[in-house]
Amino acid sequence: MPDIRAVLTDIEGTTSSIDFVKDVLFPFARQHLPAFVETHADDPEVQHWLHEAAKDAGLVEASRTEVIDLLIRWIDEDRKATPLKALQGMIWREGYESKAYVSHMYPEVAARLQAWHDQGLKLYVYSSGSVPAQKLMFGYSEHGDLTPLFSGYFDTQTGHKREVESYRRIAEAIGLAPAQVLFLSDIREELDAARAAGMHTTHLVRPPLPMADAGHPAVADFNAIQP
Ligand SMILES: CSCCC(=O)C(=O)COP(=O)(O)O
Ligand SMILES: [Mg+2]
Repeated sequence: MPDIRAVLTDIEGTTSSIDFVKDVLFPFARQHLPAFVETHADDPEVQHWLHEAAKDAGLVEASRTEVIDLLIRWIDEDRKATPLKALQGMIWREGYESKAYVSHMYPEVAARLQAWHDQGLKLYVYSSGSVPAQKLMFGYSEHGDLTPLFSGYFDTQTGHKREVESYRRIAEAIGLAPAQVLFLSDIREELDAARAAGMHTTHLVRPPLPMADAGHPAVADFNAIQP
């Protein structure tokens, strides 16, 4: 029997629906990004991420309008670029705080996270969304504030989700051997990378997607997982 001490979970397609991200969060960020950048132009953190976005795109001395256009294009392309994710998180905060939306969680997720927490497992998140965006997602969920259940959060500042080294870094950061961690995701390449690092893996195939064999144990929901 594997000695699992921690569950590391993806968000989009795993705890929460892709539709919520694509139909609610992304359009909100797209709509509010131009005004957000203009009104926060003096904020050093915003300036830093605008600069990083321009640098990633190879834009030299780009105007603010050019960087805004770039970021909107990245939203439309669902680019997992760290500067975009950081800025999206700041914009989404305004949506959560103004009650424009609450985050979607699949119906069994909150109860299973609570049960795993209560049985002594440590819970962690690893998402392409920024750590502040992850905390908002679990803090303003349909099932209330789930952040007390989590021991830590990781985003692309730790490394990209399809890279083996990212999972080694996460195991080291949480002080466990990779074999003591169960990683949950809907994306095969992420599961492959986690397994190559030595983690256990479970593939979430949320209905109505047909159950597919991606080479990892596959389940339709968290009720079928027994860490
Ligand atoms: C918590 S942020 C909202 C989702 C998001 O921006 C994203 O890129 C989700 O990526 P994931 O790695 O959770 O599939
Ligand atoms: Mg996902």
